[in-house]
Amino acid sequence: MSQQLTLALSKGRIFEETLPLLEAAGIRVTEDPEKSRKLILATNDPAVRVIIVRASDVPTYVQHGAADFGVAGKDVLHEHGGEGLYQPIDLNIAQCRVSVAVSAGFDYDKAVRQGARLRVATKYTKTAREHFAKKGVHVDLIKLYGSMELAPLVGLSDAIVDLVSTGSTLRANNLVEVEHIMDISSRLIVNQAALKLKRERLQPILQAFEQAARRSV
Ligand SMILES: Nc1ncnc2c1ncn2[C@@H]1O[C@H](COP(=O)(O)OP(=O)(O)OP(=O)(O)O)[C@@H](O)[C@H]1O
Ligand SMILES: O=P(O)(O)OC[C@H]1O[C@H](OP(=O)(O)OP(=O)(O)O)[C@H](O)[C@@H]1O
Repeated sequence: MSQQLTLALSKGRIFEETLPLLEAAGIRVTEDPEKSRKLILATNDPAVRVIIVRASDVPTYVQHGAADFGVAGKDVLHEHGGEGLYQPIDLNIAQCRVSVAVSAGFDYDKAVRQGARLRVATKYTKTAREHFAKKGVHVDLIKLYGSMELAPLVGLSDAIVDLVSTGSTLRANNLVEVEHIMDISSRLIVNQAALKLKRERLQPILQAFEQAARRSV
């Protein structure tokens, strides 16, 4: 295995919030993914490159060794299952929560008490299935890939399972949070083979990330 390191990141908040951690490891990304169409970005270290992938694809690239390490939210990791991944560090970035939300006029508690079958729209089908199974609530899950907040407004679902941070997206769409499922932040994930075979190159970067993440708590 070559000692070249490939880091998988998604554009937007994860890329932005990982930059200071990379900086702490002496790594500077020399191109801006918001300005360039390139998917492989160089850094000031010729032995480290960054690949830009969808947030939900980061674990897949790392699991298969197409990236040696990456940064992914616990929401995404829980859905993926974490197979083949070593998850050494909680980076405490991109903090939010996974919650159940409904239209302001919908009596969620009553529907649950009456044993109603709920239609739930979400991209987090595994998380949602586990949550409602634990509560003993029957649900029909409707898989979506984005804009979950729209579903109850147009009658596609009774509830959604989605990320909430400030709550402003819910408020803007007249939805209310009725259950908190799990707290979310992003973790550093490492390919298990790379951890053994590229330990010498990876270890100092992991250490710098860990220290920087601890300082920012
Ligand atoms: N509003 C938010 N506040 C804080 N963290 C968030 C927020 N929304 C998402 N996150 C976290 O950041 C991660 C990446 O979110 P982002 O919005 O960049 O991608 P996405 O559009 O959800 O993913 P995909 O492109 O795979 O559909 C999420 O998996 C979650 O862990
Ligand atoms: O509680 P809030 O602060 O409104 O954040 C929650 C929203 O953030 C995420 O979406 P997305 O990444 O598209 O939104 P953002 O980048 O505008 O936060 C998520 O899917 C919610 O829709």
